[in-house]
Amino acid sequence: MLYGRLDGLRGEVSARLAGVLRESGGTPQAVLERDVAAARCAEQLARFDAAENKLCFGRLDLADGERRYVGRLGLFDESDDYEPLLVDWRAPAARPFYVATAAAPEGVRRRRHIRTSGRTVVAIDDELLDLAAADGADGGDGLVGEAALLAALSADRTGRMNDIVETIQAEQDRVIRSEHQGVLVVQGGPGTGKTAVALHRAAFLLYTRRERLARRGVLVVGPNAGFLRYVGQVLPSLGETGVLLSTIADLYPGISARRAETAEAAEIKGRPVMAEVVAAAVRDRQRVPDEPWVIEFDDQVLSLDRETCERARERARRTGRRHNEAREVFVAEVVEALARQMAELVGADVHGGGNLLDEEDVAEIRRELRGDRAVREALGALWPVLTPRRLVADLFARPELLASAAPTLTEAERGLLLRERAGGWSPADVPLLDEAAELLGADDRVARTRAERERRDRVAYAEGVLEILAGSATQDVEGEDDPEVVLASDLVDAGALADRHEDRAHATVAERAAADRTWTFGHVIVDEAQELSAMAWRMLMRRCPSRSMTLVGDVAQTGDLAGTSSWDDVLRPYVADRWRLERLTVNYRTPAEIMAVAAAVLADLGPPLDPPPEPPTSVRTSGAEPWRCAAPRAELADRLARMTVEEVAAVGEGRVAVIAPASLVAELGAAVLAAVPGASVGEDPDLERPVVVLPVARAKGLEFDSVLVVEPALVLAESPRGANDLYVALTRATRRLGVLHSAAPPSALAGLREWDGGRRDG
Ligand SMILES: Nc1ncnc2c1ncn2[C@@H]1O[C@H](COP(=O)(O)OP(=O)(O)OP(=O)(O)O)[C@@H](O)[C@H]1O
Repeated sequence: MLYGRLDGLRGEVSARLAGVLRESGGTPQAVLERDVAAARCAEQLARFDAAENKLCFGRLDLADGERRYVGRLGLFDESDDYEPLLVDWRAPAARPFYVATAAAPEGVRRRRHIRTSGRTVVAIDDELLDLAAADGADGGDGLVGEAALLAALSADRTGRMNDIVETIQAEQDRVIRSEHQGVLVVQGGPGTGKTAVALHRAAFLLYTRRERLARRGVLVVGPNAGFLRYVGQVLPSLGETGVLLSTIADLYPGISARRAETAEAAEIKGRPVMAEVVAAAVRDRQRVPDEPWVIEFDDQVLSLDRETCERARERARRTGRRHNEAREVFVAEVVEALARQMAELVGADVHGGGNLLDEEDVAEIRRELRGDRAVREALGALWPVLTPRRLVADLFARPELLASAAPTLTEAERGLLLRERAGGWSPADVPLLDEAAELLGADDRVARTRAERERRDRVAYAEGVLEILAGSATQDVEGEDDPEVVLASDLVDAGALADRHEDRAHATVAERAAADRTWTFGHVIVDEAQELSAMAWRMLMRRCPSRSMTLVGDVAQTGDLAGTSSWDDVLRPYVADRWRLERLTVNYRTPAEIMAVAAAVLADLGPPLDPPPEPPTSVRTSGAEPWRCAAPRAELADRLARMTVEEVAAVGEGRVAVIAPASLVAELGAAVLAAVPGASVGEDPDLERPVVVLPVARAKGLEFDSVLVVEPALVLAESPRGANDLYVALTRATRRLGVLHSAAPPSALAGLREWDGGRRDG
């Protein structure tokens, strides 16, 4: 019945879309309306398509006899006063499905999980809450829909993350539906569903605050492009497409930040002091000459002295405007001083005293001075027009500029930052460019010229369109004058039509937001939020002045040197203590056997954290004890290749990952590729392949059926945050974990059982 209703709606909207597209449009206004209507229909159809799979997954039988179906969208019975047939999982009426327990049944007698394959029901799992209550049971381990949950958790991994709407757990539901308007921090150990919760919260907010969020958009920030691809399907599968997924490195329009740099340099660039460094770098470009600057102008010799320039600089700075905008004041002051000098020289009345030039003559001199090459050269040297790119590139390419702007960094630290101008931008440069853009203000001269040219092109195009419209309409009516059509070009001139084309060129909010550095979002979600540097936070906070944010992360997993070990440190500068902390405590990914090992590593090696880490409790065991294998260094790669083949056999359709110290990835990858030709190796591997070999820093946020961690001692040694990296690596597995090493592993791993040569279990 529900699928029948869905098909009915699909048919209606498809017919409407076809009708809309058949309309020729007529006036440009009508064309615009047609496009908007078509986009709305297409969006609705996409939502219906997303709901096709597992349309209905739950049923609530309430104590008062009501029966409520829960699913991916809301469906209503038009013939029966719009009675709900299916309740959207985000609607308040669906909430008991996720939170009712025997102890607090919320009016629910029975909760049914319905599993479907295509349009066929293949299984149902019932929980009788009133019976459990009558038995005095308290809901056992607190899991909701345990059978459906365990089925989801023990399924083979596919290399893409799935949505969890069918089995959201109560503590996750609290976060997803939180009414908190400000900054919500979700701290949780590995596998507690932080990523899943963050994405479902985005879908929830778009449902409940659609009006506002549709206009300003939602931004989801993730740690790297591979991770964003991994999670990229989740929101579309929930019927939501208007969300911008981005890394920090991609948040500055027009910059592709792929330049490699050392972790130490990136850490320095992420420090809060860099805001002052960039500000000082801007001020340093506002110069005054030590010796008077001599300018030959119109057969006269003018001189620009230090005092004049200082006065002009002071005036310009006092306006409080940004560098490029305040420049006009500086220019006007300097030109005025030069014009007065010139007037003195050429207009002095040697006989009667006074000056022979009138105001108009002086104005003419001013105009000429502004156009004079030597004057422009002087102004360009004293107060140059600066783009963010030029400012930052100069700062890191010229030791004297860096020394002056960053006196609080040590000589050695500055040394780490210096580099060739060519070579592009690194991810850690992006927040600095953003900072610079804020301080410089737009030098929009180039952009303006380009925009003007593009607009002229569009106007020309629009004039063509209007001509064609008028022409074809005239033909339609066989040469008769049709007042409607002739009016078309009166109603909307080519310029207005061109502007509308521009609107349509950036169709969605997400696209418009992505192209605009100054865009502010309605809500910002940050995943792996512990990795962001102080400068990255500054940049992000500018994108979200309302501070409506959800930050999910784990301070025990921080791998980036510039990342944080304290949420309070991160947030205090922006919201003081007005942020709320929620915790997730249950690990859905990692079985208890593996989590015990990872927790021991964290306890032995972990740095002090705020809040102190509490390794999450696993919901299940896998029956496969993690193991380790010692091999001589020379045999490490061969041994790994053999083990990988074993693991591939053990996980069947699932996924295997080899997680290694960055310095070993190439060598180990080659050996694995020789044994498993379909493997994918490197910084950004194809996660849908059966086997991937990747460096430990890229494993963040991902998961695999089986994980082989290689040379843990080297993982620890390669980074000051090595202990966190190892903790992350050990918690990526949903079923099996092996550790391979030539050097002695940390003591928490030394007690693992020995590899038994490939005997399979679990
Ligand atoms: N309620 C749930 N129902 C089904 N699966 C779930 C549920 N919660 C989490 N999972 C699954 O558990 C796994 C871990 O979730 P997720 O990646 O969101 O955790 P995380 O907290 O972000 O982990 P990490 O910090 O280690 O990256 C995913 O496969 C996710 O789909």
